[in-house]
Amino acid sequence: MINTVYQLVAPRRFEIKYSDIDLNNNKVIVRPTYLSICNADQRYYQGLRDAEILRKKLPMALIHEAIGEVVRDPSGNFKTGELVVMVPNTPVEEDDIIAENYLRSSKFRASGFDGFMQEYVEITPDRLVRLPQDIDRTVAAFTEIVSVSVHAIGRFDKIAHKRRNVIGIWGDGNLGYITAVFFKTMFPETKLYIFGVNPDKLQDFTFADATFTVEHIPEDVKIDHAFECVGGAGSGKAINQIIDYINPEGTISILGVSEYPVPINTRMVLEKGLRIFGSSRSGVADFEKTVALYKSNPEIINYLSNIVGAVVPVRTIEDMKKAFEMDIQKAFGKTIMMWDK
Ligand SMILES: NC(=O)C1=CN([C@@H]2O[C@H](COP(=O)(O)OP(=O)(O)OC[C@H]3O[C@@H](n4cnc5c(N)ncnc54)[C@H](OP(=O)(O)O)[C@@H]3O)[C@@H](O)[C@H]2O)C=CC1
Ligand SMILES: O=C(CO)[C@H](O)[C@H](O)COP(=O)(O)O
Ligand SMILES: [Zn+2]
Repeated sequence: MINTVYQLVAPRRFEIKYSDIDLNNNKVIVRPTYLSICNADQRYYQGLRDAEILRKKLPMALIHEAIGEVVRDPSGNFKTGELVVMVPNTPVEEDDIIAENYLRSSKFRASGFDGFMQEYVEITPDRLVRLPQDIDRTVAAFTEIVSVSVHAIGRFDKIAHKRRNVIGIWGDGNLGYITAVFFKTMFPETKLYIFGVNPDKLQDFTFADATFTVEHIPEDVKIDHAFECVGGAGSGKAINQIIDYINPEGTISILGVSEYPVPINTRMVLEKGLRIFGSSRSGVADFEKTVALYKSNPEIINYLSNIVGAVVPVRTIEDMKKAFEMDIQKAFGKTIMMWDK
C-alpha cells in the first residue's frame, strides 16, 4: 500500500515522499485526523536547531502530538474506526528500572524518525491508547504534551519531600497551564502559585491560588517545590528565580528545553540542599493515566479547551506551512491541524 509522507526537508520547506506500507505484518494502520504543533516541531521548522542536528535528522516528517482513526488492525486489538492517541516514543528494549522514555535506545517520532505528518501511520498496537469516541478532538490532539505533565507530576510525587503546602509553576504558556490544571486536580489541597511574564496569560489560571509576574514577586513569597515550564532563553532566569524563592530541601522539576547550557546558582542549590530533576517525553503508561484522568475528571477537558488556539484545516503543503506560520504568530495556545489527507 502506497503512503504519502510529508517531510520537512529544510527549514520552512515540506516535500512529499511516497513510501510502501507492508500489509503482511501485525502493525496497525491509523489515519491521523487531528495534529498539534509542539515547540520541538517549530525548532526544526524554523531551523533553530544546531546545523549538525538538522543535517542528521532531516528530511523527517514532523509532529509527535496526534490522534487518529484505526483503518486496519490485524492484531485484533482495535476495531476499524476507533479513535486512538498515538504514542511517539518507540522503545526497542525493556528495563526494570529505566522508564521507556529515558532509554537511550528508544526512538521518538519527529525527532530522528518520521512523525505523524503522513496520510497513514504504521504503528504497533502497544503504541496506541483508546480515546472516548465523543472526546473534544481539538483537545485530545495534544494529549502527548499533557502526558508529559502527568509523567512529571508523577515523578515529583516520588521525589519531593512530603511538605507540599505551596507549589510554584514558572511559565505561563501551554506546558505551564497544562501542568497547573493537572497538579490542581491531583493535589487539590496544595496551594498553587503561577509565575509568568504576561498578565493576560496569567488571568487564565483561574483555578490557581495566586499568580505573579516575575518582575513583581513579593519578598515574603515562599514555595516548597517548583516546576519550570519555560524553556528557551528564559530557562536560566526562571531556574535561578526558583532557587531564590524555594524553601530549603525543596525539589525543582525542570521541563523546559533549552538549546544551550544554562548557568545556574549551584552555590545556593548546595546551601539549600535542593533536589533538581529533569523530565522529558512520556511513555504508554503516562498516556493511559492521562486518558483515565480525562474520564474521571471531565472538567479537565473544559480547562484544556481554553488553550485550543487556531484550528487549521490542512489538505495541501501550503496549508501545512500556513499552520506552522500561524503557530509562530500566536499569542497563546496550541495550534491544531485538522488533517484531511
Ligand atoms: N520536557 C518535555 O518533554 C517537554 C518540554 N517542552 C518544552 O517546554 C517549554 C515550554 O513549552 P510551551 O509551554 O509549549 O511554550 P510556551 O512558549 O507556550 O510557554 C513558555 C512560557 O513561559 C513564559 N516565560 C518566559 N520567560 C519566563 C520567565 N522568566 N518566567 C516565567 N515564565 C516565562 C513565556 O512568555 P513569552 O512567550 O512572553 O516569552 C511563555 O508564556 C519549551 O521549551 C518546550 O520545548 C514542551 C513539551 C514537552
Ligand atoms: O517536545 C518534547 C516532547 O513532547 C520534547 O521536548 C522533544 O521530544 C525533544 O525532542 P528534540 O530533541 O527533537 O527537540
Ligand atoms: Zn513535544
